[in-house]
Amino acid sequence: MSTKSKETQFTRQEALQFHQEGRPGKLEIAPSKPMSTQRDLSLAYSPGVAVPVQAIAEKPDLAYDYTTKGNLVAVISNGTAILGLGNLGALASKPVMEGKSVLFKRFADIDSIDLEVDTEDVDTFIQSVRYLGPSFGGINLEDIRAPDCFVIEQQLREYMDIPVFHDDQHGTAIIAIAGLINAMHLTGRELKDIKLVVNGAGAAGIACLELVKAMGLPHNQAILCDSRGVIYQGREKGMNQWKSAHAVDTPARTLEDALEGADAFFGLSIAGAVTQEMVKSMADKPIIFAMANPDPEITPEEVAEVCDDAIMATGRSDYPNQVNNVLGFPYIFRGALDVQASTINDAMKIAAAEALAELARADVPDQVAAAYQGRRLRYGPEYIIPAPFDPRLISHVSAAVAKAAMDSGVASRPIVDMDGYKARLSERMDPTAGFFHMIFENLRESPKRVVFAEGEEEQVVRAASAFAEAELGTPVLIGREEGVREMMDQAGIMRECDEIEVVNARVSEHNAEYAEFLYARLQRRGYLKRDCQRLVNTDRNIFAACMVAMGHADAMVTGVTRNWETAYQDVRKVLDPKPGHTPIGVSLIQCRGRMVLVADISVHEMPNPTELAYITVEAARVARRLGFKPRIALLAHSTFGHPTGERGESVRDAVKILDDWGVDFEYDGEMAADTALNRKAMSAYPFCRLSDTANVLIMPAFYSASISTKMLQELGGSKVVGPLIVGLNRPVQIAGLGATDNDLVNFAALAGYDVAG
Ligand SMILES: NC(=O)C1=CN([C@@H]2O[C@H](COP(=O)(O)OP(=O)(O)OC[C@H]3O[C@@H](n4cnc5c(N)ncnc54)[C@H](OP(=O)(O)O)[C@@H]3O)[C@@H](O)[C@H]2O)C=CC1
Ligand SMILES: CC(=O)C(=O)O
Ligand SMILES: [Mg+2]
Repeated sequence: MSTKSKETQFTRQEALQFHQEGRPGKLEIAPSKPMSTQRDLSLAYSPGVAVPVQAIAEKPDLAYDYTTKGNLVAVISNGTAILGLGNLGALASKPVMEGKSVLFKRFADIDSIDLEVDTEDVDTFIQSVRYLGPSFGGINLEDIRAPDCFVIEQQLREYMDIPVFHDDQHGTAIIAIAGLINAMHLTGRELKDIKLVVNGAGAAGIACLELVKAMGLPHNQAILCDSRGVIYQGREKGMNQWKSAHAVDTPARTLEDALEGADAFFGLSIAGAVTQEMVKSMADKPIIFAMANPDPEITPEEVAEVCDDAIMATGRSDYPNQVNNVLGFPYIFRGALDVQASTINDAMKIAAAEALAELARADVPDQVAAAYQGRRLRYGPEYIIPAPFDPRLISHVSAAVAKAAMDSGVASRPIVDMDGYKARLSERMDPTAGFFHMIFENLRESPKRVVFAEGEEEQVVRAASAFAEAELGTPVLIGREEGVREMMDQAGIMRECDEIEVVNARVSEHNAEYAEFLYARLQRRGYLKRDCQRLVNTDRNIFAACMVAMGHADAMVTGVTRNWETAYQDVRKVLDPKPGHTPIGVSLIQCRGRMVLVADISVHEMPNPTELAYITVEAARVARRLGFKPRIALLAHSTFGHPTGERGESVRDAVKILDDWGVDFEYDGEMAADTALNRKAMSAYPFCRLSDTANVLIMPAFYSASISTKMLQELGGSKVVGPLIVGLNRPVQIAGLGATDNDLVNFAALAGYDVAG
């Protein structure tokens, strides 16, 4: 299987490692209620649980109030049409189904579980699923081959009183139609006039054709093809009732015949089904959606070689115009669940398609543009459909779907305040979303030379390889050539020498220059020339830092072989603070869809009020550089003077200093962590100057920063990235002992991006 594109982002081995690392797979289930005391148990389980049981027995609708049902979707497959890979069985479909489940969570905050049903028998499948209704708010059928999927979906819709939606049919159709609406708009076409060819008469192909006809395409202007060619009137072989419904009277017999003069092509078949010759025979400004996954019917590069005015889309995330059902199913279910819709009907599908098309035509806000740096995100041939990381999708599409459900009479719990609903939808959006994506895209646009100081460590070699593979820049490994190559062999990395540079400090042409540079810095700090020469020869952190100091590399990453403080002191021998900046350590904490920055976590042990004010200014810069509008809380054990204490006073003084400086960001303090992070707790202080809960926390000392961050990581399940060093004159990041190759890639990217700006 090929996964190569112009922006290939991973190797086969990395894909396997991604799935294996840590807890195998991509999902876990976490309790949403405390389970720590006897009382908790009594409430959650017997005897307390009996109360909601009885309530639901009396009034079934209450299941939506007392259980997960209303926000839980099952992703169900039997693996008979996994992506475009074919029938590989129920078990093999599990990675895809887990993936769909996490996408539900990631993009629409819907809890989801994958269920793989090990049968190819249609009736057994239906009987296995039909009784699961009480557990779920919706059923998302996935990767079930045609025509079985049509029968399965239709019957389950009849049996079940919750939305049953075959994603490959309707999800795909909705996105493809959204793209088509805009592609026609850009090429001056109207649906009633175009000639469309759909290749693939399976779940996706037939659903796309049905929806496009429902929106106005005349029957005889669409030609449907399958593996045997055109589905024409009178054809007998390989037919079924769903294909027959779209048979047309045409002399065309092959895809090649059908594409002659065609305005638009939908590929929902297999990789490589379309040739350049076929593209050449299409009408001017052809619309080509090659949607087979993971590899399209024809690649954008192949189309570009023979046609310069095509509007091209694929199902992949690494090309412009990703027509993939990920843009649909999370938001369609979000809207359907929120109004407790009994079904997902055509009105809701069309509303979703129109909302998606409309969103692509709207101005792209900076936040979204930042996440896709390097791509043209202005409505046009390379941007006909919103990008998956667009945070506006949830409020725009789900609200349109909910409204259509209400208007078409299938909503049991209509929404009264639509604007309020849209605002709540946006709040559901994980603010961490797109964070690393934004940084990676930025680096792809402007790749950097990043020096990995500990070049002979296995995870470092792997990280360097991944960094190069992801086209983030050129990794430079400090180490002996033979040591690095040995480690590459051991790690199974087959990488060309020109993609990863290896620099041996001892024999480097810059060795003497670096020793001179270091001596000039350290001669009055007790270092002899020979000490400096030895440091450059033998200390890889020193050598790597010299490389960045002298402009021979853009950024540096280290820290897997030495503790943080030692690595930091090594670096500080070579690098100074950036003029006007204060070096600090900042950690990013991601937890339950929130992301906060914590500073200073590693440099100032017990900052005085002025230092606290400088830390705040530096942290505000980082927040902005990472795309946040800073709302900074200066934390203490006390809140606005109560209870009294020396540290609280220092923090209050820091706030006064910031007042005097007239800084241009929101800050306030001193306040306790709960006041800073909890809207209700904050509302007890109506004079508080923060417009909402804080997204940057300035700690009164680095002890509290370090202790609270580590506790959150260990006990609270938070993901912590950091500490990141900011404020040095050249970008350096220290990943920390125990960092994995993935961590190192992230730190290298953060260094390359230069979080301090
Ligand atoms: N981008 C997206 O969001 C989505 C993309 N897809 C992709 O669409 C493709 C089909 O998926 P799905 O509909 O679920 O699968 P199905 O198994 O239901 O249908 C596959 C169809 O492809 C046809 N086919 C196979 N080989 C060829 C060929 N060489 N030329 C023409 N037609 C061919 C089959 O023909 P026959 O009937 O003769 O066997 C069948 O009609 C997959 O690649 C899948 O990844 C699917 C859903 C979403
Ligand atoms: C995207 C998807 O659902 C598929 O290719 O099957
Ligand atoms: Mg699918």
